[in-house]
Amino acid sequence: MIRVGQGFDVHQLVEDRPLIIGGIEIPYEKGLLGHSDADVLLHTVADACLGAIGEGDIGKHFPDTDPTFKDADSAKLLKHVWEIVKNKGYELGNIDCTIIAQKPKMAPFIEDMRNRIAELLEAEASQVNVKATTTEKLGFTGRQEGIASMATVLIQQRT
Ligand SMILES: Nc1ccn([C@@H]2O[C@H](COP(=O)(O)O)[C@@H](O)[C@H]2O)c(=O)n1
Ligand SMILES: C[C@@]1(CO)OP(=O)(O)OP(=O)(O)OC[C@H]1O
Repeated sequence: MIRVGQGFDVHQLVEDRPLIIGGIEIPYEKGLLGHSDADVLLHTVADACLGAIGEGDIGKHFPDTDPTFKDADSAKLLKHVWEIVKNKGYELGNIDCTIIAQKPKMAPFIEDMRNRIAELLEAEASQVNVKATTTEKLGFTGRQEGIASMATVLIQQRT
């Protein structure tokens, strides 16, 4: 059996926060605001995985009202989600992700993000794709008020 899931997330860009995307800290003048470390890409990956197994979303599993998850490392949240996926008997087919950001340039960090996501999903880097796009200065991402991310995942029953 194969199943697919999709994820979408947005976080606001603010001063005095580190910019962590795909588990990688990116040197930049602003960072993403959230209850956790606000890693918009890993949240998207987690939501896509939860969607694929019909288990809701990260807000259901890690409520932002719970102090346990204050400044949480999103890599740990994704690892927990992946344990649930594995316990249901699935492995990764492939995942394709898009970061939507006017700035900074993601290209120098994409390969590290790809490798980190592959590591967290216990897969090969070739099963993971990460890309980035601007919105040509249009909308909230174009005005650099926030960064968005989307992902589509395919999981398959282990043989
Ligand atoms: N934050 C970003 C946005 C884009 N890129 C790379 O630039 C290419 C062109 O982007 P457009 O939005 O002008 O189509 C895109 O394909 C990415 O390779 C980036 O690195 N960081
Ligand atoms: C990850 C959680 C939990 O710390 O908080 P945030 O970092 O605010 O992220 P969001 O994508 O808004 O929702 C999921 C939350 O429950």
